[in-house]
Amino acid sequence: MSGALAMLAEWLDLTLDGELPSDTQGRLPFGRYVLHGPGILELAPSSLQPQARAVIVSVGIHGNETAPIELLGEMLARLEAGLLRLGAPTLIILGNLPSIRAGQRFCETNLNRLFRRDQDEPGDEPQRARELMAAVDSFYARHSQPRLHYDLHTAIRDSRFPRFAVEPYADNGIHAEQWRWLAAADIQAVLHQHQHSWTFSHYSKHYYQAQAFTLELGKVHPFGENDLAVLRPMRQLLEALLEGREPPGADPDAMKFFTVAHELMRESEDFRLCFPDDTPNFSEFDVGTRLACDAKAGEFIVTEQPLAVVFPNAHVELGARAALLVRATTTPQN
Ligand SMILES: O=C(O)CCC(=O)N[C@@H](CCC(=O)O)C(=O)O
Ligand SMILES: [Zn+2]
Repeated sequence: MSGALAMLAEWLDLTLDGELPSDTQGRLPFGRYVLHGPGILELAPSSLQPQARAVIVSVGIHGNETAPIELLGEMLARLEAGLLRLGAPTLIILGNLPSIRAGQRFCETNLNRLFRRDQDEPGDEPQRARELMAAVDSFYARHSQPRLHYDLHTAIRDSRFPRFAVEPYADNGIHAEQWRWLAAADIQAVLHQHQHSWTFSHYSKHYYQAQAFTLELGKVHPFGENDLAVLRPMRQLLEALLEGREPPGADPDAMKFFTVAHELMRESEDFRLCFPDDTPNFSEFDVGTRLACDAKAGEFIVTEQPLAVVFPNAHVELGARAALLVRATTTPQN
């Protein structure tokens, strides 16, 4: 048993070093683990709690977003030490392994735009998206508990709200309990998507009606330079889910809610954003402000009401999203 336990502690390091652990399954203090493939780890509780959800936690979908990987490392160590009592079926996913090793957002193309059932593109990232979709399909097929997926990221820019949730667009709504849990986890804002986005969290929400979010947990930093103390309330939420108990709640009014009004796309090589590169997320621009110039699409100018900018990035691939333009709403959208 001790060999197996030591293996789980090393799973993150071995996986990031490109090695496959010798044991693909073993015992934990309160259950078992099964490795379904590189970076795909299932935790199975010996005693399933009545409140348990079928929980998916994914990290490293973008390789330079290290804080969620370190947060996961803390939780796995606590699980293995017996400080956490596993009580819910849990799938842990380390997303883009080559790009984590390279310390880059992605290697060839953005993995987080490829989670679409009919996606059959060539290349490593499209192939990884297919593997991860199959892992989600299999996990949700084997567990009947209410489905939940948190895909953990960090953002390139500073932000007026350093920790925020992106709620993928889908027909199914979000349960009110999610807003209470996210508020208690110190999420400061929620951004409701207005159309399908083919991200990983969208996959679980759209195809499985899961309660699913992309969670932005601060700014991108190299390994070892993250402040995990500010993520303690988020860790408490994740640990409650792993234990299969009801997470702490807080008043959702503590969070600001936004809805996407427009997606700014890069349509040509000759594309630029008309504001400084280091503009923080959720910065607001008045009516009449020119936000972008594209040789094909022309200028984008704010009309009717002010717009705030989220995830601005002029250097995305052609045809990709260069920014979300958003407006505050008073309440959650569904
Ligand atoms: O800071 C940035 O510009 C990007 C941070 C990031 O990776 N965000 C996710 C959001 C996913 C979503 O829209 O739900 C992404 O761009 O994939
Ligand atoms: Zn990301």
